[in-house]
Amino acid sequence: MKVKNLKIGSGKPKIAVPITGSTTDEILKQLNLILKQNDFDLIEWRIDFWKQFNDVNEFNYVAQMISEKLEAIPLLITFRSFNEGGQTKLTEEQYAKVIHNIINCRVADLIDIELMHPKKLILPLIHLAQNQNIKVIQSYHNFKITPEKSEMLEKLDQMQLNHVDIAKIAVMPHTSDDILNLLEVSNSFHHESNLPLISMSMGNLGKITRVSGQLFGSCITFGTVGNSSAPGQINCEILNQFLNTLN
Ligand SMILES: O=C1C[C@@](O)(C(=O)O)C[C@@H](O)[C@@H]1O
Repeated sequence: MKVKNLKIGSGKPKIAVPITGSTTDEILKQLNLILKQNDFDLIEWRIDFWKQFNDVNEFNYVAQMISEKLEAIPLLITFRSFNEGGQTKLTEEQYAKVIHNIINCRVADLIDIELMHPKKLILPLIHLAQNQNIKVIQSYHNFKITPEKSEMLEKLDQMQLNHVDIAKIAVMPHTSDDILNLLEVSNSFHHESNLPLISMSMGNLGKITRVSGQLFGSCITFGTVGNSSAPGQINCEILNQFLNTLN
């Protein structure tokens, strides 16, 4: 799959760096810092960290500014719900409205739409995004445990049935078996499905899954410049060295 000039889904996993600023000023400072680096491929703007995500005018203004600075670098915009590890609690309708605003601002190349919301709310949003040439990443997060393999595969199968562009699963391991389970699910989904996959075990224990995507079928890995957006993320320069070594 190509997003702008970036080929996702083959070769080395691509590195996404999250922006986690809570004010516009922090966001722009973080962006400038990230742009001084060479070791990443795309930016994820986590708008649930930002106090003004609900202000449509400010959102359009900041999104436009970010997009102008990024030029050829793809932009993923994500609102992560509180129940899936995000910063802010919203009702289903509010979540749908935020996703709508992201699609309407027309600067996102990719958007994250969570699997956990009612189908009748998210299916039209998936279609709307895709009609506007925005690639849809459908995601499932579990910050407490690593579910059974069958349950993880079922989540990925649901994403496939929703005809999204990329499936994504992030779970919390407590044992090395949890990590093997996540890797086994990734590996088998990668071999059996054409849908590109992003997968990771979070936390310190899960770090190995953030560097092994090329082997087990995860096409994007999240690395940091400064603040992280989830436990276990590795600094993007170090991450890139790992990926190059394993390539
Ligand atoms: O979903 C993901 C993956 C992630 O949770 C991680 O574990 O790296 C970090 C989030 O910013 C991103 O939206």
